[in-house]
Amino acid sequence: MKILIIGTGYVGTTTGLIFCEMGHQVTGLDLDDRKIQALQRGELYFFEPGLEDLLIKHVQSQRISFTSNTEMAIKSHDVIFICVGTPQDLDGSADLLYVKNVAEAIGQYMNSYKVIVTKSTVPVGTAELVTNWIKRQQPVPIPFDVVSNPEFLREGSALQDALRPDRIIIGTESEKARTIIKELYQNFQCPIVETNLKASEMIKYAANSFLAMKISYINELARLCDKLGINVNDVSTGIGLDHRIGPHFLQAGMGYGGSCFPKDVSALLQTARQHDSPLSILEKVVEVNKDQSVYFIEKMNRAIEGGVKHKTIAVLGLAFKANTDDTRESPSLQLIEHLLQAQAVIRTHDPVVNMASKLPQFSTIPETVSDSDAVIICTDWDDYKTLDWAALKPLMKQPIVFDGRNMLNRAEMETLGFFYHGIANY
Ligand SMILES: NC(=O)c1ccc[n+]([C@@H]2O[C@H](COP(=O)([O-])OP(=O)(O)OC[C@H]3O[C@@H](n4cnc5c(N)ncnc54)[C@H](O)[C@@H]3O)[C@@H](O)[C@H]2O)c1
Ligand SMILES: O=c1ccn([C@@H]2O[C@H](COP(=O)(O)OP(=O)(O)O[C@H]3O[C@H](CO)[C@@H](O)[C@H](O)[C@H]3O)[C@@H](O)[C@H]2O)c(=O)[nH]1
Repeated sequence: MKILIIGTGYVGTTTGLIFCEMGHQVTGLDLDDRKIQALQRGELYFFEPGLEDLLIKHVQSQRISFTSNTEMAIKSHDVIFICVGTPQDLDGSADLLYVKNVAEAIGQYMNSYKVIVTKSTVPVGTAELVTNWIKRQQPVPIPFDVVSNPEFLREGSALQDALRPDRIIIGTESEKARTIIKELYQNFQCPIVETNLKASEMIKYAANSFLAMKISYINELARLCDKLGINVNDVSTGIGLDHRIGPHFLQAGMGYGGSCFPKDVSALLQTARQHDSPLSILEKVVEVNKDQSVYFIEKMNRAIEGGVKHKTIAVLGLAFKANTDDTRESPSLQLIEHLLQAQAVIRTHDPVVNMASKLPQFSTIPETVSDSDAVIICTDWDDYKTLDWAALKPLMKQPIVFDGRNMLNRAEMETLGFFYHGIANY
């Protein structure tokens, strides 16, 4: 089948390449010409493990091609996936401007029956809006169907997640469109949940919010564990082995970040408020997440004599998690902001992210930690798990390490003479 992917970001590019793997012909459309040219050369312009090899393979075999010609692309494809961004608007809801622009372009240029599939994360009711936006732009009425098919991949493991999803959700009111989309996914070995548009849209928000809730739960519990001298990692293991709870998303840390959880939880809360049906648990999830950086800063102020003011702090990790170059809503950047407000002096490092134009950033870890009063591990990069702390210690002004990801072994660090502070990591 010939598929058009609109928006060649993390989701659009991954989705397009996965469909190539499944034997389909794919075109990627983006407004950003630089992205299109890079992708067409087989160059992934963002960092995502394993994806560039697949891109090269399918560009060379001409199974995928890229264009910025919206009219031609829409006219020549009958199945169109919308994969554009849906960032957070000022009031906390999802900003649908990019989706609206795409829907209007589809309405304007469509010349035959099309199936329009929303893969972007969009609030309940968006499919109806998309339908209206398309209809309003059509010069003459041409039939089309709308499908909601949310994406569940994670950055850093996008390829594996998209190749082997836990489930595929297909929400539509049209049997014809359902059959077409099911056929696209026929080689996937996972349950397919067939539902209507609104339920499908809700499933995406409910899933992300539930996962965010698990993280806030363990983080708040970690604060109590810290007071009681309990190792929260043991608690996570102990509860996670109960199959009703499950081991995932119980890693205490610096709070969740990234391009999805913060904005999606916020958008669901807005939907709840608009319908006068509060989601009070979720309100708390957000509050706990915000408080996690405050808890961390307080920990630092207690542990460093005289607090962080005028102290040199080496921050290891800028990405919101390992294996991505994405810094959107990164807990690391939030912490840096707090530290700068408190007049700390910052030195930063990240193996992939480059923010040297905005922050003092060093390419090696020894350079980064030199003359620092404390080191903070903010991102769970593997590189930081195996550092030679004995060699780094003499470079530092004070041997203080804050482990925002509970990656290090307290006993080993203390044996080396460090003052170690994790998140209830005993
Ligand atoms: N990033 C993730 O891990 C992830 C996972 C699941 C779902 N999602 C959701 O998927 C959507 C896309 O996320 P992303 O991270 O890939 O976004 P992104 O910002 O990386 O990419 C979006 C792309 O859309 C392009 N675009 C915008 N308007 C366009 C238009 N009119 N025509 C053509 N291209 C246009 C932009 O240039 C950009 O390249 C969001 O709704 C997000 O919430 C993201
Ligand atoms: O036990 C955990 C797990 C995650 N995190 C943090 O939570 C955030 C989000 O992590 P993750 O979910 O792995 O990354 P995303 O790429 O944002 O993926 C989420 O958001 C995507 C966009 O909607 C969804 O598709 C995915 O299913 C969903 O996991 C990051 O800051 C992580 O460090 C923790 O603090 N503890």
